[in-house]
Amino acid sequence: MSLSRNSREPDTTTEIVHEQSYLDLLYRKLDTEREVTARRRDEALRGQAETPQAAAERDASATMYGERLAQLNSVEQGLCFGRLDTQDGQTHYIGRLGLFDEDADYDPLLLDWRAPAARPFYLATAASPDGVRRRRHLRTLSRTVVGLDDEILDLTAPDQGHDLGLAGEAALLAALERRRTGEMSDIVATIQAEQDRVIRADLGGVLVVQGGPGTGKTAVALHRAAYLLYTHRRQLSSRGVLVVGPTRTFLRYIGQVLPSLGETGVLLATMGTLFPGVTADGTDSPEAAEVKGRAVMVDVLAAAVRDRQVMPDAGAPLEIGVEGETLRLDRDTCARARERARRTLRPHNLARRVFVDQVLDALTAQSVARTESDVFDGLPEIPLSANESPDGEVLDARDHAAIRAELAADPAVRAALDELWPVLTPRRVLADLFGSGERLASAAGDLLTESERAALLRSAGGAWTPADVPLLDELAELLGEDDTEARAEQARRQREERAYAEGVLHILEQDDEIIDEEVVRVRDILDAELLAERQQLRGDLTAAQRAARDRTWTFGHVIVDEAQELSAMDWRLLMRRCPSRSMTVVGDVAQTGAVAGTSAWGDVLGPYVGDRWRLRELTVNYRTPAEIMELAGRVLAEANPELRAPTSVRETGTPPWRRGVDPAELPDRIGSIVDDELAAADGGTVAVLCPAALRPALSSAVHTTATTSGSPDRVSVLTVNQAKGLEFDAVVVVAPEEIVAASPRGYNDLYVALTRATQRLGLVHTGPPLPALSGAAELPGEPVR
Ligand SMILES: Nc1ncnc2c1ncn2[C@@H]1O[C@H](COP(=O)(O)OP(=O)(O)OP(=O)(O)O)[C@@H](O)[C@H]1O
Repeated sequence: MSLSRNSREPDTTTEIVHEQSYLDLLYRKLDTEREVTARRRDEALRGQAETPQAAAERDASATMYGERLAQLNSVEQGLCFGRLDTQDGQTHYIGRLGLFDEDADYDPLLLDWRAPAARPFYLATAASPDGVRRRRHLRTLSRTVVGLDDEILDLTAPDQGHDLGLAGEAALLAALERRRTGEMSDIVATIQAEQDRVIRADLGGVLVVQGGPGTGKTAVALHRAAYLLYTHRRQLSSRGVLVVGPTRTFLRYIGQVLPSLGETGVLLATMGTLFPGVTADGTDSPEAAEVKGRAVMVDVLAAAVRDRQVMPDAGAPLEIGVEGETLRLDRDTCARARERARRTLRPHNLARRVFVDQVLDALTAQSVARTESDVFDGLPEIPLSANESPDGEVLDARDHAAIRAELAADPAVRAALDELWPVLTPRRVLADLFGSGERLASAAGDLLTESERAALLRSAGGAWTPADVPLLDELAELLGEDDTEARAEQARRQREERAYAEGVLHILEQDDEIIDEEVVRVRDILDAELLAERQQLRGDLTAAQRAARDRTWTFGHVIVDEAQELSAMDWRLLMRRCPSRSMTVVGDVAQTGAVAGTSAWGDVLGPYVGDRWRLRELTVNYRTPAEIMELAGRVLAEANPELRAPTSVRETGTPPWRRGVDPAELPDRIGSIVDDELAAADGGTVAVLCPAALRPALSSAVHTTATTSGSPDRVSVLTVNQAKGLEFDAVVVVAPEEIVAASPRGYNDLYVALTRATQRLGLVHTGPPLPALSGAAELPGEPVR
């Protein structure tokens, strides 16, 4: 059953007047809190500190007040959105954060939506009212109450409940019918019971949230992050929370949700950004992406690293010229050194020290023997004295050490060591491996076929791709990080910060001189060292920001959206970032587009947590109207007959349309199609979703039209992959038959495309229409080819 508007407005304006006066009180309270917090932060910033510990405490206070102020500022819009009246006569207001009355024993004036006492607002139903008599949604515009929606939770009241068990229908419907802006909004006022249970699930372990398109998985994932940070702040704020999304466009789309909920301790990232210093903006062929994502790449990379630990050929020792002498390293000596180094089980760059030691020992022995024989060379036989043995050494331990040190510093010896056991970076190993058919053949052995290896070959200097990132991460583990460079970089940054601080003090002092001779000089209370330190503290405000720069950072909780797209190698990287395995995995196996992606959660999680993961399902589609979901359901049946599409919460009365267009005419025709949709969407957003090959031509045609009609910001032309997780008021899917043909998961891709629409869907086919889409209404006068 779908939702129809069922708002029951209170009959008098008295209620609104009453609520307005309460809202005024809340905003007065908010304003006061802001002033007090800003004052305390400023006092903390000005505070003198005699000891480093006092300085650290002062800085921590300043940071805390700063964060609280940001939070107080973020809740300006929609501060209070709900009210609960309980059967025992109490009233609670629910809002974006908690406000308390200091003068009345800290009675709550406003309950934070995440507080346990606020929970019945989301869970109570007429059948199970949980002590609630009435749930009220307040509609506000800035600081003004503009409307109310009441629900009396009483089974005898008319129009209560229906088979979807929705809470706050009228407010929900109003939220769902709002035109899309290109930025996701929070759903804090209208979270539904099945969503609430996911948001408030326990922190520990892996929680999988499986749900069809539009069931609010992304919204729920973000609200869960906010809930966890509120409930487990101490545990999570130092390690931070990581949210992984499919594309940068998607991250921009969701970017405002957490700040609007007052949370900043979350790092939003795509898989492609999780190796600091690498920009993965290249694109792989589907085959290359699939091969790179396979778990077997772990063995291929380990072999590629081993291949870099080279030995001289048997019978052809490496000759090293040192000060006119030739030292020789034969295969056996090198093999023994390699064996010793490998047996340490240390990563390549760290095991190198053992290899180098062994080789230097061997070279030193050779050099010593040579020197000793040289000492006597050409000298007449000198008889031994009574206490000398004929095998006695001429050079003592100190001489040996000196020879060894000279050898270690000798450029020829170093070059030989670099050849045999080079210091390696992940980028160098991967670039060399994918740049050479020979290296690939050696490392992959029987693990990959010839054509799979060929798919991995890339031209020198080519861009990194998102599928390379987990491989680089794996290599970083196999190689071990030599942190000499990082330490030098840190020292350099400290020097820079000190220089900057000196500059700041200089400017402030000039101000002091201009303003007042009598005031305390800034240098009297702050020296450059301290200011530099504070700069650093403030520069690295949140755990999320520090985590973004540090590959080895481990997070307190990891949330993965569109998780069905992740490959086995992606999962390895994420598990490394989350050793506690406190994770929320959000996705839909029916929407898997990547060939390396998943069709069963147990398959990807099993290697890490066995069967110790919990599954929650979301079943109601809040985005896509029933008319469109009916068509999408047929496409899903082609892709995965065993899966069921979620139930739409609403109908629009507008069925999807279809029309055939000659491929040659497509760029000319798409303009007027988009024009029609822009008009029908009435200020909303329009997306043209098409196969990658058509995108450039369609983009330029659509851009011209949209610019002419003055709405370029409302129109996008995207591939299905780029549209993952996004939504638009009107969607036009071009060449659906090509989308289906382009990939083994083509019907899944088409399912994703159809379910991006919140209001209208059109299909433009350039060949015979797919039978699954024949339910769409053929536009009059437009023959379908
Ligand atoms: N309880 C709710 N109240 C209001 N709006 C909601 C609610 N739940 C979901 N929505 C809205 O429904 C739309 C779909 O939500 P979301 O993008 O989170 O779904 P999804 O399951 O991640 O979809 P997909 O898998 O297709 O990307 C969004 O506009 C979201 O704001």
